[in-house]
Amino acid sequence: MTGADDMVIRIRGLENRFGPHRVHEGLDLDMRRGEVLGVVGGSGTGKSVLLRSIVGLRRPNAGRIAVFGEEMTGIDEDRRAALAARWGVMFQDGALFSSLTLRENVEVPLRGVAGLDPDTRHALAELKIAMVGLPLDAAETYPAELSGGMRKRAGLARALALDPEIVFLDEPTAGLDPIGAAAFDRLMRDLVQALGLSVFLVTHDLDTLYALCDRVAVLAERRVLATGTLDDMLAVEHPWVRDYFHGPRGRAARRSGPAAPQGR
Ligand SMILES: Nc1ncnc2c1ncn2[C@@H]1O[C@H](COP(=O)(O)OP(=O)(O)OP(=O)(O)O)[C@@H](O)[C@H]1O
Repeated sequence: MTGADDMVIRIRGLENRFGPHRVHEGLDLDMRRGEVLGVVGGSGTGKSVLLRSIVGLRRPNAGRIAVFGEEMTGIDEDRRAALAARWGVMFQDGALFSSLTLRENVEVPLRGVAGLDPDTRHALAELKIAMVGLPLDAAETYPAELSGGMRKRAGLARALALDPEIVFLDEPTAGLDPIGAAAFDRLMRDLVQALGLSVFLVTHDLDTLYALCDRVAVLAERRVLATGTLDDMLAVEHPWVRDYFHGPRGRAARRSGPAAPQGR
């Protein structure tokens, strides 16, 4: 049975506004420990704003967000930093520092860990770089020298630097060719299985959803309109959900994608 302790993220009544523009209103969402939750929705429905609200990069206008059972609203900075060390974020463009090498980028989160000497930091960064399938000689290159796919992997290596329990991925396969995107999906699947990660995955990519997700949350009409397995989504009577999952791309992804890895 799923109890409150199994929830790594719990959101109630979330509201986000930009001036008169209401992006979220009365948004509720739960994410369970160990699951890969795909967050989908039309452009501008507030997927990135939701992610940024959870990781504390945006203060919501109202509502409650608890991560690992701790209320994020009004939390003091030390406590927030301690919680933030238990998650990693991979932003859409990798968000790497252009003046740092790949290894130095991965070392950034490790610099906050007390008692880690430079040699250990260096070795840990190399380990994460290897874990995401990048060659070690890429470690000393700068982001501009890497391909888009390699930059994505570098962003993932940095997100994994602190051995997080939750990884937030914002459009991880956007801009990759289909072969690169499929390779990224396989890498994520292996890492999820090997490391027991919980993954909050914002994506438009149906192939990625079918390759990775245990559950999907659909954002529409300023809230989470539906949650469930990919099979559940096929029965949702909402125009956007129907078009998305029953459209030609949805049908193709369903045919070619592996069965969702349920019940981890
Ligand atoms: N800093 C900001 N100032 C004003 N409006 C913002 C800001 N950030 C986001 N918005 C607005 O909030 C809405 C949701 O944006 P968000 O980037 O979360 O959408 P999204 O669902 O991730 O879209 P996409 O799929 O296109 O990436 C958009 O209308 C956007 O213009």
